[in-house]
Amino acid sequence: MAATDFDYGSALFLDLDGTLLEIAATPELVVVPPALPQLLAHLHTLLGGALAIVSGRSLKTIDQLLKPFTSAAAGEHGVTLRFSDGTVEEMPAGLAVTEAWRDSLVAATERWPGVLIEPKPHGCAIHYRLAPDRHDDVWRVVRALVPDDHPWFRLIPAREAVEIGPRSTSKGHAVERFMKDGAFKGRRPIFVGDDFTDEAGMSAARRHGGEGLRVQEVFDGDPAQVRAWLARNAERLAGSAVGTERSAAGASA
Ligand SMILES: O=P(O)(O)OC[C@H]1O[C@H](O[C@H]2O[C@H](CO)[C@@H](O)[C@H](O)[C@H]2O)[C@H](O)[C@@H](O)[C@@H]1O
Repeated sequence: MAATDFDYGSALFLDLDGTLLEIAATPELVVVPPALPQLLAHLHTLLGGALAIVSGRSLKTIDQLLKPFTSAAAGEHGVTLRFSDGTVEEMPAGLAVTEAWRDSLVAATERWPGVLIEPKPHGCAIHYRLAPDRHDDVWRVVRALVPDDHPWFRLIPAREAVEIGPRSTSKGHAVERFMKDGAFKGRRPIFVGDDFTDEAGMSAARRHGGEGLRVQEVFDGDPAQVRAWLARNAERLAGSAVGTERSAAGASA
């Protein structure tokens, strides 16, 4: 399946890790290609602000990674939303993994070298990329804390990790909310993602007449191909804008 081009009527929802950025051994070791923030800023302008980063990372971390670029964004799989006018909203406000849970996760995993706990403002990720043999142990520990029928929290399978986050939010909810935002309203959404948690965002994009592009299927699992597709489309859209300006100038001369 090849990625289709997008146009001025599109809205882009872009996942970060594994989609715009290559997967690294740990969350801190991720490398942001130097040209990426500028490319995103360019696209953001061409699409009239209809570009959102939709990530499992916190809003603060998204901004740190992509600085100086900022845009509409969803952090922690839809828990925190920043709209195109800069307004920030938390859904549901105040619901966060407790210190007691985090302490018990640290206590349960501290003798497992390579297992990393990544605390977030509302949730928590437990990574076992560096300790793949601990997959079952980690899942046993988190299942004991958050059973399937937990009323407020859920387990989110991630790439060589599992996350605990509020049950009532998802990337799908985030896309639904953004599609009501002035910059996105009436546009055709395209969600690009690589992971389980992105599927809800892709389904929401399809409900709004758009599409979901899986990095594995459409871009050979390669974030460099996603970035190249974005750059190609940015160049084409900017070229067509210049062409339109030229023909308008020609017509009025
Ligand atoms: O929704 P995303 O933007 O894709 O974020 C999902 C999680 O990504 C990060 O973890 C993943 O990427 C790390 C860096 O490449 C990798 O080391 C780890 O194994 C992956 O699971 C991030 O650390 C999480 O907070 C995000 O929720």
